Amino acid sequence: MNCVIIGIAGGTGSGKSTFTNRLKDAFCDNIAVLYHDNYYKRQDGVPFEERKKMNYDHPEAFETELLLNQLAALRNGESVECPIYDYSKHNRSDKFVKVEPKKVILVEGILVFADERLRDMFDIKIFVEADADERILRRVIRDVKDRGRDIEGVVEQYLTTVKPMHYLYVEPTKPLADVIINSGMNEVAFQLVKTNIEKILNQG
Ligand SMILES: Nc1ncnc2c1ncn2[C@@H]1O[C@H](COP(=O)(O)OP(=O)(O)O)[C@@H](O)[C@H]1O
Ligand SMILES: O=c1ccn([C@@H]2O[C@H](COP(=O)(O)O)[C@@H](O)[C@H]2O)c(=O)[nH]1
Repeated sequence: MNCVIIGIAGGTGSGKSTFTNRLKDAFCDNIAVLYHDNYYKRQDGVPFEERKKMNYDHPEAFETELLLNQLAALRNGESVECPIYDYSKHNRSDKFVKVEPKKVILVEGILVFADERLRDMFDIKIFVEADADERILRRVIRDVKDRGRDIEGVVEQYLTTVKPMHYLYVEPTKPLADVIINSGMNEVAFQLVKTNIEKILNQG
């Protein structure tokens, strides 16, 4: 299948999911969306207290091979069963979501440009940018409200793994992007990307 794969990267709290989900809402079932976070490795044998302390911001935390295989299958016109991650359990859930092949596929995640094999699959690479203080403030609120965390835990995790990994693995991928956009709620950037996707979808 002739399709266009768009990678959307950026630090935690930058607004990647906000931007991606706005596009998903705009195009509904006409595009496919995959989230790298759903491909965090299964950790069934690791006790919860241990899982809480693990480094989720290193490329090795992900089963990227599965994402690569599923992207290749979608490109071949086959549907795939994507895993669904449960942040409150720090583990993959037992649920799956069926994703059908589409002409435009979005792939979102902090480290989607860090893996060369994945990066090479993207026709368009977008990096969502936001200042570190804004990102951590947003993350504190989101993780407490939506991901079952407490403030002390979010701060501890940010200082021990999230921040150092961001500067080691996420930030260095910014220059690899085709487009750097200023926040997930940037209306001009949203309209530019939306118009481009409309053009791709309308091509015969
Ligand atoms: N420009 C913005 N201004 C204020 N809040 C924002 C903005 N962008 C995103 N948020 C909020 O910040 C939190 C993190 O955004 P999210 O899109 O989940 O970031 P990411 O996927 O990059 O981690 C969410 O609760 C979201 O609603
Ligand atoms: O079990 C987990 C898995 C991931 N995380 C954190 O999630 C973010 C990535 O998601 P964003 O939506 O881009 O913020 C990453 O920084 C991990 O630290 C987690 O805390 N627990």
